[in-house]
Amino acid sequence: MSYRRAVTVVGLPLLLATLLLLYGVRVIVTINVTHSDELSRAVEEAQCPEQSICVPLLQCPFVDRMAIVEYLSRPAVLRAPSERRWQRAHWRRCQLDEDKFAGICCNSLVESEATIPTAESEQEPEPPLPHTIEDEVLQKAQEVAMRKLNRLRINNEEGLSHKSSPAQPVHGSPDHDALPKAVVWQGLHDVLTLQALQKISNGTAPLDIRRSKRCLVGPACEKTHSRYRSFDGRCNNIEPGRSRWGSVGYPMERVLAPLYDDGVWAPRMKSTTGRYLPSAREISSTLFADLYQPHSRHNVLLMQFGQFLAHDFSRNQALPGTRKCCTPDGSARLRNASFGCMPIAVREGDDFYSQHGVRCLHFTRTAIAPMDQCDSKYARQLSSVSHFIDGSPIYGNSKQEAHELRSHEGGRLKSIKHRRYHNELLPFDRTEGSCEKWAKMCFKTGDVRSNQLITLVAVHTLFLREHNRIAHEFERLNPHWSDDTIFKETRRIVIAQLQHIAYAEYLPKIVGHRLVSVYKLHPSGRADPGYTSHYRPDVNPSVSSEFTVAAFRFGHSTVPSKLDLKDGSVDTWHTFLDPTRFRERTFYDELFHSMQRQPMQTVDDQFSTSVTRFLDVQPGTSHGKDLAAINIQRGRDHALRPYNDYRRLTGKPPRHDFAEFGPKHGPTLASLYASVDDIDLYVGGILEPPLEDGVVGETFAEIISDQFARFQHGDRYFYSNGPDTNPGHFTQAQLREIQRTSMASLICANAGETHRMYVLPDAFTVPHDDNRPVVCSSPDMPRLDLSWWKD
Ligand code: HEM
Ligand SMILES: [Ca+2]
Repeated sequence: MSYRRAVTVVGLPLLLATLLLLYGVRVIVTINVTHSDELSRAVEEAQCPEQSICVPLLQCPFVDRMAIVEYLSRPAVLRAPSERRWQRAHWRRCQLDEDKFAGICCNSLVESEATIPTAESEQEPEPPLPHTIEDEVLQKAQEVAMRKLNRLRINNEEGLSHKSSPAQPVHGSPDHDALPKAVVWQGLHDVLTLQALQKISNGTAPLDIRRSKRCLVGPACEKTHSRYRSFDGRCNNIEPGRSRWGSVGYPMERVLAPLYDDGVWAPRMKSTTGRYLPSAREISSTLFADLYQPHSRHNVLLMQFGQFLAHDFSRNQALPGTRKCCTPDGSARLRNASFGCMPIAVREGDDFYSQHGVRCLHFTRTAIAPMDQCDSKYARQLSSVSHFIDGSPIYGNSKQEAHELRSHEGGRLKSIKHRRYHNELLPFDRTEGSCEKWAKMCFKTGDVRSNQLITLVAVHTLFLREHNRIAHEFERLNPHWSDDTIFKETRRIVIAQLQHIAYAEYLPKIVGHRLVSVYKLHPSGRADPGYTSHYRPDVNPSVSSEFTVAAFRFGHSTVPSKLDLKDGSVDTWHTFLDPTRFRERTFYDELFHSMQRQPMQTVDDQFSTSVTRFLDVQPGTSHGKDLAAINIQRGRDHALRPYNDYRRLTGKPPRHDFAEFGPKHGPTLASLYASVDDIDLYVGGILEPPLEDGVVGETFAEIISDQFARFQHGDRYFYSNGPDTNPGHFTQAQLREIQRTSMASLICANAGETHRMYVLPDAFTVPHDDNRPVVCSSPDMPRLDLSWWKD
């Protein structure tokens, strides 16, 4: 099928032509629906009407995906003729690839143009609305919200200053503060108002909190052609109304509309049968165990790079005022716990916590983004880091954070140098609570989570060293460059290397090669210069709740129970928040050596007790939290829809029966859930068998691929974008140089003792015949030739 032939492009502006070209290539995009009666009929409807293109449903934001998923959830025989008419009028299936896969005709060109907010809509205040009964209802709702908020504020012992009153809309954060508290309070105020509106009017009042303020579409960008990306992710997209996409504090996206119990923010707690869902801990303790299941190909470094990436694109901001949800001994829920608490219930006979008398595990709900979007109808969660893969764990999420991390000499980042160490270490962090009390070393980076795990500290150290190594060379190469120029140019290169490793080495191992080509995730263009031309201003790069709360947390199942260190193995949780061993002279090199050799764990029903029992162990206790249970609970906090809806969305047949989960999991799931349509996305996704050449199962793989496509196609500064889109593009020679970079070459360039350090050419894969250790001083090891940057 040739879509390109089917579409008349004559007379369309250049932008449309580019989009069509992109979409034209997308005919290879596929979704597997071989078992689905619904979508296999796609073959009959192979062609799309003019100005629409065939893409996976997941990648078409211009249709009502939720309505389609709901339509697909009803057996065809039960559909009324009116429903079928609706289907014919609103969406059309199409054939994507050979006769195997089906997609949807996506009418993006017409609809995206129609929905782009214009510059005028930003400047022109909305006309005042006539005073109606609705205004009074709204005022009442706001008062209810304010009272609730004040109670929380007292609990939190944090005042809302006059300036940051939540009744005033917050337009965003000044550049010196990555996520001001006022934004969090504003979001809370908005959602409480919406909930109160819903309650007071018994659901009859229109859910519209905009009446009290303008519908904000984001500030205009002053510097639209800056050579360097901002720290907080703003103005990556310069289209009016999209300047905040992917920036700090921008709400998480939804792949599918949430399933809040009240439609606004009440967590998803009920089964489709009306009963309560099983406790997240009960699911975790019944379904998940801790058995040694080494991955046959990939190593601990792959696991570790995954966590580093996760911290680059997402951080669920906790609600304020919710420090305590359970009694200090964990025996019960606190009677006066804040409404932001959503503690995890532990049953009496729990196989672990019962021996400690614990019946309640602390859990705080994620903060809500201010509802200054035009279409806010329900809560969307806040991320306090920039959503882009832009090295924010290295450089921080605001100009001010970066300022504090910089040494202001020779473009370098602050570091610790001592003859006792082979090479630099991260600067110390002396803030209380950053590490365990007994830790003798604790490091400061651009992300507050960097001391979580000792191997994570190693990856942070690697990127710090790489930055300072390049900066140092620039000082010699371009002595006329200022500290500022060296810093910015170096940051640009380090981010490019990070993106290159993420797309060229990491991602294909996670989702497999088929989805890499289906979702166009190749990091370099096939055209001569190597530039990519995937950038599309209508692609929103922001993380979706489904991705960050479920799919990308697959990594928690890959964490080994013990980490192999040079002098034996240690329980993983013993390395949490205590990186003291970095003061040993050879520790860094040896850690990279062992991370490459130790296999990570497979993605399945096995989770290390380091994360399911001993996460955040408090002094004086011998138990911690359960991360698998937290993931399930977090999914309900964000009101992710049940697993089957995401199967339908990705063109897979839903599970009709527990037995379809196999003899091991089917009966266990049936004993936990009242209906197969209740299964949490995290649970269903983690139990899927991994793709043949991937690490995760098919549903997580699609959600991850779609997100990484948006990280790339929605990032104007993506390192391989050429001069037509990227104001900070590299020359072709520079780009080639960056594309020679690999994780192995980075490790070598920054080892303590290069002549004694061995790496595996594919650093994310355990040694095998085609992946034999190479000494770093070998001439075969690629080195970044910075002479291409000589001014
Ligand atoms: C021992 C290793 C790890 C520990 C102790 C750990 C711990 C945590 C914790 C405590 C959270 C916050 C949970 C919540 O309150 O919702 C979290 C979130 C998350 N983790 Fe991990 N993690 C580890 C490894 C990984 C790996 C290997 C990956 C991916 C490959 C990963 C991906 C994520 C993601 C995507 C989030 C959500 C981030 C956010 O938005 O807050 N983690 N992890
Ligand atoms: Ca980021």
